[in-house]
Amino acid sequence: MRIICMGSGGLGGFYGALLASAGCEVGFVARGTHLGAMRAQGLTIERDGGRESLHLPNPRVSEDPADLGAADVVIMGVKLWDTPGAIEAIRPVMREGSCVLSLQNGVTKDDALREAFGEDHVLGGVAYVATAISRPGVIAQTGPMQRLLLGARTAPGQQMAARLCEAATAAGIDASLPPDITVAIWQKFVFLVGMSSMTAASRSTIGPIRHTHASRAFLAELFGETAAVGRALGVALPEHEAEAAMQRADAVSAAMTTSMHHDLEAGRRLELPWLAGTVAELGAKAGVPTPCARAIVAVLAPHVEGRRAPG
Ligand SMILES: NC(=O)C1=CN([C@@H]2O[C@H](COP(=O)(O)OP(=O)(O)OC[C@H]3O[C@@H](n4cnc5c(N)ncnc54)[C@H](OP(=O)(O)O)[C@@H]3O)[C@@H](O)[C@H]2O)C=CC1
Ligand SMILES: CC(C)(CO)C(=O)C(=O)O
Repeated sequence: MRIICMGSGGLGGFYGALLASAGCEVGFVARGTHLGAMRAQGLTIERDGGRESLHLPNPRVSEDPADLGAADVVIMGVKLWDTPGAIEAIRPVMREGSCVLSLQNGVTKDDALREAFGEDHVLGGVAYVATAISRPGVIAQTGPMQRLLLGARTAPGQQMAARLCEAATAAGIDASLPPDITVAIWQKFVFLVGMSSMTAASRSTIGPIRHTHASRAFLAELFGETAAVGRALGVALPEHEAEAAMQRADAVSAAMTTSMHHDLEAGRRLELPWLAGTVAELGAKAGVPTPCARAIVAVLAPHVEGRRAPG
């Protein structure tokens, strides 16, 4: 299977490396120092605190997807603000049967892909994994989780999702095809909006948040608001989705945090507009009150573009 990772950071580089190690023909699109390091030293995935690693000595890597030939599947692995540029960049590698799979976070991530390539060419996907570029050419995974949910809204897409699921399983990824990928995308959204909002706004890992009465109650309200917005938009979320999200938050390690919290601490740009920001926006359209999501948007607004010069 020919796969191109559009963006080879925490997400694209990780899944791409695993798929390449299992025999898929993977091309990696990267830029800057990460691209230079991948060319010079290859791509390394470090797991279990560096005790285990996977090394691709000569990955096929380029700044331009067109150099990497045609793809069966393009994995969209750039941050959400980079999607418009990435769409234009991958046009030359898309063929009649090609599909693009966004494993980015959020529930609006596939809209621009459908507009650009058409419904038959868009797979739905959810990634439960915690990875980041730890230094150029090296991606570190925190914890063992590497779950991938795949699907599509049309028959050709569903066939490609099944092929990719098979390849991912062969690569040791915990991959599956849920009955409704839209519901699966929203289920992660419900969980992630609460988790990312609270860990970033309180600059804390989940442990103290879930054990402090007021912050736990706010987290529960965020789960509830997000699920209510999804239901108002016609997504068939289970009745107790908010409670299920809290159970998941109770089950993770107390030291767990989210990529948005990491981005905030590092002074990087935030994906807030695609997370709590989207809940507030969609809630306003659907007539669902979202006071907690709106509060998070206001609290984090000064940081959304990353660290600015003083003043
Ligand atoms: N990492 C994770 O554990 C998870 C991430 N996600 C989601 O996946 C998405 C990607 O996140 P993540 O992988 O962590 O982000 P990273 O910043 O680690 O990786 C994105 C990479 O893509 C590069 N990039 C962006 N645009 C281009 C371009 N036009 N050409 C070449 N390279 C490009 C970036 O370069 P540069 O740094 O120069 O911008 C960066 O190296 C986000 O939406 C995130 O929410 C979802 C689940 C888990
Ligand atoms: C919560 C987590 C780690 C799950 O994959 C995530 O997606 C994120 O922090 O962005």
